Amino acid sequence: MKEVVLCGLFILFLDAVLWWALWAGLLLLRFSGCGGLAGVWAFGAVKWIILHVFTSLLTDGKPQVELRRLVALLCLLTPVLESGRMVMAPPSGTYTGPPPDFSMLLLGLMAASLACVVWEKGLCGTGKMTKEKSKQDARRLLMRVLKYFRPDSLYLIAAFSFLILGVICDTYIPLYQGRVIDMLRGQAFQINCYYAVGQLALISFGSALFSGMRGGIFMCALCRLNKRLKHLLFYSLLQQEVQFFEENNPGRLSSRLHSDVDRMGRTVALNANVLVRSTVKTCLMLHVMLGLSWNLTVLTCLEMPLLALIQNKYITLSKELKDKIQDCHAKNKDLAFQAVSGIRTVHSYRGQENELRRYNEALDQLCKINRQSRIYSTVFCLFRRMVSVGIKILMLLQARSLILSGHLSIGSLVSFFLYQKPMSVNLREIMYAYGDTASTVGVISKVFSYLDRTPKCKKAGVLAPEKLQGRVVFQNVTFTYPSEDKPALKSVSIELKPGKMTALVGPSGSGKTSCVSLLQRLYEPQEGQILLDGEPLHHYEHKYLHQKVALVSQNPVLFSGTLKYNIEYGLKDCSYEKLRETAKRANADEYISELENGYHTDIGECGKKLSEGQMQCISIIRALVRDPQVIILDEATSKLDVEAQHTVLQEVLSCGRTVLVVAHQLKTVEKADHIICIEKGEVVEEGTHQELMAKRGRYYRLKEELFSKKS
Ligand SMILES: Nc1ncnc2c1ncn2[C@@H]1O[C@H](COP(=O)(O)OP(=O)(O)OP(=O)(O)O)[C@@H](O)[C@H]1O
Repeated sequence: MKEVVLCGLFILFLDAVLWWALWAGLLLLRFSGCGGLAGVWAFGAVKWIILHVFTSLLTDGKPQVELRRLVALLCLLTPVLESGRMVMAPPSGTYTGPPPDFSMLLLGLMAASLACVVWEKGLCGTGKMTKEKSKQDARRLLMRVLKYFRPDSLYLIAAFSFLILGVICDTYIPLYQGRVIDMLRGQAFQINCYYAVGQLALISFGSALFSGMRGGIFMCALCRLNKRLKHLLFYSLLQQEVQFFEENNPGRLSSRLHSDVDRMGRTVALNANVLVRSTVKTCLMLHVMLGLSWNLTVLTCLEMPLLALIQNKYITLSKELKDKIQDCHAKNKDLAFQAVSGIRTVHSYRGQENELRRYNEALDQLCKINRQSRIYSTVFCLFRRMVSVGIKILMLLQARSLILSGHLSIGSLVSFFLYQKPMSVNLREIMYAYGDTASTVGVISKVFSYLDRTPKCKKAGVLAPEKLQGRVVFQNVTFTYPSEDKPALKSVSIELKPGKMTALVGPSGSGKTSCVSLLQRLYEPQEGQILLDGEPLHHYEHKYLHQKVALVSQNPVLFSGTLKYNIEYGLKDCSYEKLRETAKRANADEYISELENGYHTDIGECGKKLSEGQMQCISIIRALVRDPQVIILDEATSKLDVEAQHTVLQEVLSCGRTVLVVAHQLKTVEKADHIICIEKGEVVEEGTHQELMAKRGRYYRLKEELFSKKS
């Protein structure tokens, strides 16, 4: 690095020497200039060759890319600037080339070095590869967001057209204001004055109208984009396997779905808006400013790379913090949601203090990160102001020398400063929009990572036989939860026969629920397979399987809505008659009909308006209405009265169904045709109740441990 800096300094020195040589030569040969624009370009080309050879000599023929860029910049800077000046503000007399001016030479060398430093350090310097890669990623992500706007192309075309029209009107308002002021001074006829006022009114009206239209249409497009993205994201989330929801907590997912998608669309759309508006304005203003003084314009433009350098650093630092803040917000939401939704448990265990402490800790964490973010923003603001003030001082010094040399009038200087402020604002807006978009990249990439995620489960097959016996066979099934090391089930082989009730018995954590989850295809076993009528479960069509294999759990999950909605949940063609018929069989039609709105009664959030027994009853009807062939009861009748329990079990066992009961009560176990004892993930004993009791083995002892108190 030191070597490059040293070579760079030598190159700058040689460049200055070459300029002095040129000016000395012109003076000695009594030439008034270096031959116009062609001469400037020719000198640039000659200088390039000399500096290139010099750089090669300094670096043993292998000049670093940074040095080559510096040489190119030094040689092109003056010809490009002079050409620009000729186009924007052609001189009144014959153009002879840049005058021998030491301050301008110094300014040129400084500008070139600064641009190189900004480029190398800020834009493609240290950690080039990673930065370049992350930039490419960011670009790819932004392009992808823009692609989602495709269905709204017409809206966007209209919005951007109104935007450009609005900007043009905005830019011309001061011009017409000036004209009206001139008219007011009585320099024109009355009619001309009215005409100018009319023009000003028209252009102001146009500006307001176009700006309003632009804002409205942008908002409209944004709403449509948000709707589309939220739909897609929700769809993608619903496809994920159960493990995904265990790894990503619901608060975070819901935050991604709502605030992050909103932020993503808003940032991209609004920043595109700002970028286009400010760029058009900047170009128009630059045109006028170059006409007034190109030297001062160069100084004004110097502010931008410097600010970009500081902004770049700020973005890198704040991006990480913004991600952390998002996560903290999601965590806070999650904690509050958990406490409020589980308020009964919180009250009954007097957990208020505990919940408050946890919430407070999360708030503290958020506060800490926010404080850090504020510090960064203050330091950034300070540096930005310092750069602006420094540039202003330089401009005043330069303006003084220009006025003294007669190259600039006081009036032009005032006009220049009047343009300079909005110009800086525009440049700042452009950089802010860039920075803001860059800092949203983290959010965008997270949303897209969920959108692109492929569920880690086997694809469902197409089997959907009309007749299903319901014979279930676990063949040497070994299963470990993805987050665990120890297997929950070890080489389990069991059979569930049609028309029979099988009870799974075992101490807590023995693997009963794991068997049920595998049968429901919520997870996939690592070894062995589960067969339904001789076919592996994943060969069956997803919807068919979940219709034919139904689970009724001890704590059923019901959704807000009516009883009808909850019973026919997920079914497309369930008639009202069938629904009532099933409810009758489950002994529930009578009490449902007595409700004010019958089956259309709203059951409140998550069925809070129902008793626990009623909730169990509804979930049993929900399972039965699907005509399942295999039914899993995870202590599903524990909250029902004895008569209702009997009716439900009778109903469940009818039609030759295969019934698997995860038993917690002795009376349920005793009713089973077959009992499977499971312990530490292994089947330890199986048979009928009588057989196992006579054997006096594991089941006998387990029965004593598990059911003696309950029964
Ligand atoms: N989602 C999960 N992620 C990781 N490990 C789990 C998960 N669910 C259960 N386990 C572990 O798997 C083992 C078997 O649990 P399982 O829930 O199948 O037992 P169980 O017999 O149904 O218990 P209980 O009668 O208390 O419901 C236990 O060691 C448990 O800690």
